Amino acid sequence: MTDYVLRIEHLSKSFEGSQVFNDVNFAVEQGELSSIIGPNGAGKTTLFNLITGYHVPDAGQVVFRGQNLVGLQPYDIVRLGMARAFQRTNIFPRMTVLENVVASVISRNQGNLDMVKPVDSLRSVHKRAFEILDSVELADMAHRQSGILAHGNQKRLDIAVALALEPALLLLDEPTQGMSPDERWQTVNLVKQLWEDLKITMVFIEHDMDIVFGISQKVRVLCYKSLLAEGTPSEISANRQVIEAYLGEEV
Ligand SMILES: Nc1ncnc2c1ncn2[C@@H]1O[C@H](COP(=O)(O)OP(=O)(O)OP(=O)(O)O)[C@@H](O)[C@H]1O
Repeated sequence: MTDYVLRIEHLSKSFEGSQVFNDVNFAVEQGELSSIIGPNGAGKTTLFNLITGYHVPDAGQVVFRGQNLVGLQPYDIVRLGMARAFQRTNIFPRMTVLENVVASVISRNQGNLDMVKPVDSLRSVHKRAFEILDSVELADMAHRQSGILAHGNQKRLDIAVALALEPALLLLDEPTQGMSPDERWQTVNLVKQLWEDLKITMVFIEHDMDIVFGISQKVRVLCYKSLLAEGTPSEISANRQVIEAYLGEEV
């Protein structure tokens, strides 16, 4: 039987009478690396906001590991094992790179530093934070102030902060936005490597179709207030409706 980590059921959302989605349904399989695509304003970020508790749907359910999340606060949803890297990064700019990840590791442990051996406990938190920074290739910048890092490195740090939460599901909102072409592919390859190593289910929003078709196992297309199509990259790139509505002929 297929194991679904996330199920979106009959999700609808309007803002001030203007409908963004009407009755969206899909399910994300455990371990999947998938993408959400669609025109500007199709509701991709709104979908992430609904999944992570930043918005409340007008109707429908977001079921994560069997539990309906609607009505829960974002921090409750993080505790249940879902993390998100934002379109605009969510780091503390005055803190160092290491401190940002340490804060996330401590929050993952729900603030439970071992009070009997606090030094050992802090050591293990730092060790864990360095492992995570290593995995996103930022360990050599651990002591720099986060706010002055280059944009691409801030996005990596945002991913590191999300990874420190040890999520079962990681949502990445345009992880390569604002990067140079080289930096984009470095980051995408890093995301793919993390996915292979950590076996986390990942869903990302992306506008660059080379990236989408290059690394996704499954692609979902939001358009016309609904899920227009879902399938493998080759199915989506050959889908007439998707070509007409979004991709154009050249893909
Ligand atoms: N908090 C809000 N209040 C009012 N309208 C909103 C709000 N958030 C999003 N919208 C509207 O919902 C629609 C979908 O926006 P959203 O940002 O989710 O699209 P998107 O697909 O992520 O776009 P892009 O690709 O440009 O990032 C837009 O028309 C947007 O103006």
